[in-house]
Amino acid sequence: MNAVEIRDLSFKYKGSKENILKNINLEIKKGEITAIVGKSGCGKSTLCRCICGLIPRVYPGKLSGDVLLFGEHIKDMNLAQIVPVVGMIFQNPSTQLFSPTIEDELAFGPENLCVDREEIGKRMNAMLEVIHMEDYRYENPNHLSGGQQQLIAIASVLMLNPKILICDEIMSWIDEDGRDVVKKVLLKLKREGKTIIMVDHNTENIEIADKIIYV
Ligand SMILES: Nc1ncnc2c1ncn2[C@@H]1O[C@H](COP(=O)(O)OP(=O)(O)OP(=O)(O)O)[C@@H](O)[C@H]1O
Repeated sequence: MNAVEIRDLSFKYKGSKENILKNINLEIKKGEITAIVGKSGCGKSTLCRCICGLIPRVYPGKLSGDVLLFGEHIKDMNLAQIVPVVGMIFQNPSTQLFSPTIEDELAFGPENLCVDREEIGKRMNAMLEVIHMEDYRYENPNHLSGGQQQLIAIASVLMLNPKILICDEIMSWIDEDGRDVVKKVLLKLKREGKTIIMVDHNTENIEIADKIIYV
């Protein structure tokens, strides 16, 4: 089954002259790691924003074509329906972390969706185990390395339990050791059934991908 299907997708940001995306068609299989590769400025982040619904909800513009998540048109889904399906992690982890402790950071998303405390506790224990950071629960995210911060950013998105994880150049701010840890975590998540989309141009990072899509 396709986790994502894009049909004839075009997009122009409000105020810009040209289409950034032009008639894109692609399919992303459930349970696979798919790398999206293309030259700088070709619209990879824009494509990710369409897949997670930030376009056109947060970034207005002229959108045509279709994005389907597990067969359902994203334009027919509201935010509460999108969040459990797709989550996105960005390049710079420090822009995504704002709580005084890792525990607060991980609880923030599900608390806002009114997930009950017991369930939040269960997810948090599982997440900290996945990223091997059980001992950091009460640490301040600002005191962590770039790699550790990115793991916390991944975990905080996964606390919402999305089926699809979009990683937009998430290795850019991490050193080599950190990248190896993040790659292992992504492979582990794939084994657990997640569909992972990674935008990256480093060949060493995309070696974990099952498929590479050039845009
Ligand atoms: N919010 C926005 N409003 C207007 N134009 C934008 C906006 N965001 C991006 N763009 C433009 O859209 C084009 C594609 O940008 P995008 O970030 O999607 O490309 P990218 O392939 O991810 O680039 P990179 O590899 O450098 O991160 C660029 O010309 C960029 O300036």
